[in-house]
Amino acid sequence: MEWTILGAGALGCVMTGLLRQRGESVALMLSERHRGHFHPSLELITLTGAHQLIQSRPRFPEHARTVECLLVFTKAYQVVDALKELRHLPASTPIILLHNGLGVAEKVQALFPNNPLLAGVSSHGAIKERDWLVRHTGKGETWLGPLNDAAKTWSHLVKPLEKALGHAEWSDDIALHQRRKLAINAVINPLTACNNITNGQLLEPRFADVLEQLSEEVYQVMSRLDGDKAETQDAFRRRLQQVIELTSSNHSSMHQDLAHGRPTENEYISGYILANAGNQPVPVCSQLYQEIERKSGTAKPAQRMQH
Ligand SMILES: NC(=O)C1=CN([C@@H]2O[C@H](COP(=O)(O)OP(=O)(O)OC[C@H]3O[C@@H](n4cnc5c(N)ncnc54)[C@H](OP(=O)(O)O)[C@@H]3O)[C@@H](O)[C@H]2O)C=CC1
Ligand SMILES: CC(C)(CO)C(=O)C(=O)O
Repeated sequence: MEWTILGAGALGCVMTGLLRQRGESVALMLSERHRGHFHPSLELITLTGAHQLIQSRPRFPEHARTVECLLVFTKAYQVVDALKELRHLPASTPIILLHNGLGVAEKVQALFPNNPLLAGVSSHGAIKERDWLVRHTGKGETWLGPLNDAAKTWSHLVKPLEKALGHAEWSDDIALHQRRKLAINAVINPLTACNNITNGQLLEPRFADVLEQLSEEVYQVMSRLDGDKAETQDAFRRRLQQVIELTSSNHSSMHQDLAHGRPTENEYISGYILANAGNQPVPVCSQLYQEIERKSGTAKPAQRMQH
């Protein structure tokens, strides 16, 4: 089987490299700006600093009917537009969404009602140094699971992924993994982006109060969505602390997007908390959401949620 990666950015190219290193066949579905250009091999800088040339097959939307398995690595706000271009995708082709944030899968399900729809949650780290040069910055876990009934028979996909990525596991409740990741992102990303700090600086005493207030708001909203599967607040605090420590020298993805004048995933992270807060007050989350929107100026995501 050939994997097709939609989203030849930081994570998509690193995943291409890791899959190719294990002999998997990989095609890269490219955006329009790459059409008509020479496509060099991509260069992967591995965790040990080695440079490796990775061959993959360039593809464009007119090749959609040949796609056997689609891994989607665009930003959350790009997923729907990117998939709309693939209208000839066979109904049997599984679509695996790997973006951060929530609120996109429902739209994809409406666009492709018959395709197996899966989600993936990955804690690998990747940076794009420039087009076709990417750095693998951290090895993490990857979880895959079904978002609709048609996807439930695709658990065999984790085997080759596990070989290539070091860890990959199937979860029948992938939505829970997605919500747990979102809860972490909803605390770290807006705070680091608004304050122009690394993840580790969040542990400085000057951020203790705001970190605690935001964690409380995010925990209350997300634990209500998790119902009887909700973790305790202490478990959430420990998990948050662990991610901050493990990624202490990193700039969060939202910090990087803002710093480079790119659109952010604010709508799908803090926006998701606001959209699901119901009657619960979320003043800190709301202020941070507004501040990120203000700082990113007109560079707004194309699709907006209701809240
Ligand atoms: N980077 C990381 O370490 C991690 C990222 N994530 C999540 O993974 C997702 C991807 O992140 P990241 O790789 O950093 O993002 P990037 O912005 O580096 O990559 C996104 C890629 O999607 C491509 N793209 C956008 N629209 C289209 C389209 N219509 N057709 C084809 N390609 C398109 C862009 O192409 P082009 O620029 O060529 O036009 C870009 O290369 C995000 O949701 C992020 O939050 C999760 C864990 C870790
Ligand atoms: C875990 C964290 C916060 C690491 O920086 C991340 O996922 C992100 O930056 O989006």
